[in-house]
Amino acid sequence: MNQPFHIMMLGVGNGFIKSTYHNNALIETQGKRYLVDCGSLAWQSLHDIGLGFDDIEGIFITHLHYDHCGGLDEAALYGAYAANRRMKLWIPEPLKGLLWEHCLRGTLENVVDHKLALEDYFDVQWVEEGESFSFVPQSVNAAVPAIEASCSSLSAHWIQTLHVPSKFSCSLVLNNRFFYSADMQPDKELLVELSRQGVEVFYHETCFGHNAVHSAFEELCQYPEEIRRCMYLMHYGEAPRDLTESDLQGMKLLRQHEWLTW
Ligand SMILES: O=c1ccn([C@@H]2O[C@H](COP(=O)(O)O)[C@@H](O)[C@H]2O)c(=O)[nH]1
Repeated sequence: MNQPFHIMMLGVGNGFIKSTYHNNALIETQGKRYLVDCGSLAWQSLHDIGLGFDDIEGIFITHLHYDHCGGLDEAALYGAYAANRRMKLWIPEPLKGLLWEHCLRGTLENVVDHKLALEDYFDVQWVEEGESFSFVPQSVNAAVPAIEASCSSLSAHWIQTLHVPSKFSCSLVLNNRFFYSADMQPDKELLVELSRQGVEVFYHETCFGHNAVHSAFEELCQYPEEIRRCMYLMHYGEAPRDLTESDLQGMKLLRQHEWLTW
């Protein structure tokens, strides 16, 4: 049996809004904490709730926009020069090379200190699409036999989803029953198929108003009712003031810094 886990949105905003920060999540399982995405406001959001680098075991990155990976520079430098720890990173294989060359190298390359690659700052695990990996505390791993450790872990795998055409982006599935869209355009067929496969909870991005690279709320309202009832919305920033519960059509709005358990 997979472990239940706690999840809190560090922000429910898009890349521009300041009041509700970025669409990143904090996950806690067996007393250890992990990030799904680490945007440029992630460390501020963690600081707001009394947490910091030392409280985070590892980070999964869905795509290379600053509101999803812009906090990695800070994690790298803090890990190297303040905490003396390389943060665990799970990165989708298609981002190999890109994350360092296109995002981080300009800030982090340090020839004098022999820091020339992503691995000089992070404990990196490259993950293929569909490959199962575990958010498992190291101590739990070491203390129990492998078979028990795998049963008590929080299992994860990623699937490619469409956000900005021509740029890689993915969503995350936890314990084969929880879907986390990250940023994506609407894909009703995918959600219907995941529901058929046993996914029971959908954390889904949205925006109020049309947006070419996101899932407009109006589009999500067209999804089957049995899916909508399982949908928890994020990335919306600030909901319209006059939005009522019946407008939500069974969907729920996630709130920043609120824990839920699944
Ligand atoms: O390729 C792109 C990237 C971004 N946008 C617009 O920018 C805002 C903020 O982006 P986030 O993905 O929320 O960080 C988004 O709402 C889009 O309007 C875009 O159009 N194309």
